[in-house]
Amino acid sequence: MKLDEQTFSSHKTAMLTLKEVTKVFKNRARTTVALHRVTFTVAPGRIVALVGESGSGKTTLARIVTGIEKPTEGSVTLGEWQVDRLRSSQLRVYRRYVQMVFQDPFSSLNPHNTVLQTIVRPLMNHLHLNVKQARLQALEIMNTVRLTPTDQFAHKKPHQLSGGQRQRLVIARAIAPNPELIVADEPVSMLDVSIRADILELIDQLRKRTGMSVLYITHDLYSARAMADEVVVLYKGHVVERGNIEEVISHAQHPYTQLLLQAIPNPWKKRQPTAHRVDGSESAPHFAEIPAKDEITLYGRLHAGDKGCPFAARCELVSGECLQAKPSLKGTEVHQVSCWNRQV
Ligand SMILES: Nc1ncnc2c1ncn2[C@@H]1O[C@H](COP(=O)(O)OP(=O)(O)OP(=O)(O)O)[C@@H](O)[C@H]1O
Repeated sequence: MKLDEQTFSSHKTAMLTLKEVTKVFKNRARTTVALHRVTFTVAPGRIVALVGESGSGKTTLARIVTGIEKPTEGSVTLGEWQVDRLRSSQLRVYRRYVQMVFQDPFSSLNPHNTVLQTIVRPLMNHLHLNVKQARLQALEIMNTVRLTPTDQFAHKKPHQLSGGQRQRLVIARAIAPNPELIVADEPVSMLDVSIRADILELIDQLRKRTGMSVLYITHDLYSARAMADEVVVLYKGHVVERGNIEEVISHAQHPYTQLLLQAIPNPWKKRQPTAHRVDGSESAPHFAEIPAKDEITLYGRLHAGDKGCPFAARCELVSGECLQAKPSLKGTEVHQVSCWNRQV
């Protein structure tokens, strides 16, 4: 058996489950509900994209999944791990099973460590390999992430690598301890457009090869489509739409999901989606006249945390019900939406 197979052959079984996760930040000035009863799962070997604009709660959720932050209410489990109850002594062990890939590869790497040292360290710390074993394994992992020829890259430091190579190194470090789950927080947004697809493809290949699951955090629904199986759309900490990625993008129902689809030009593969309007037609929605977030508050009173729909202040479909109560997530197994005026 090759070393590479030894590293990655273990069968992954851990399901990530978030149940009714709420996170409230309180300080003197104000109280922010960053996440509101968020529920979803990431099955082993699957890629779930968490999509939303800035401030929607994506990073808070990533911090909760990785155990850095505790939810105010609700539970998070990864297989046997009750993540929301981890003590700091358990966190170190848990980190072997959940690894992060950050937006900025440069700041997440130690500038003094070489490529080889960066990958060797988690192999020694988490898998308890000796130096010789770890170096051999690290070279295999460099091949896997295509930091090749390995003898040319092994002794380089982060500043001697391109942005794409640095992100490959971060990915190499993340997969080294053979994790169950990778949380990739905007892993390509700081990279040159020309290499973004390569990095996403690499993550996709690795999950197929290793069986790990991926929580892919992005503001870009189209990049989510390029590799995710499922999508969870967050708006101000609320899940507004969720389901199979093709289904959600092709038949986006929530006005916010449609806004996200319209806001970003599609540099990714596959055809442009159509949006279904209330009357069943398939014309693209027109959100050009809708004010940006927080520019208006409907009747001067509606904002996240109030009793109505969190999106009502920006929504062209807003009706009386939307101001009275939050809609719950309803639909089928493959597609659910939270809207008083739209159904799946
Ligand atoms: N430590 C904190 N204290 C107070 N408020 C916080 C804290 N962390 C996050 N928030 C608030 O919680 C909300 C969600 O923030 P979060 O960073 O999770 O969103 P995001 O979707 O990741 O945004 P971005 O893409 O800009 O990082 C925001 O309103 C933010 O101001």
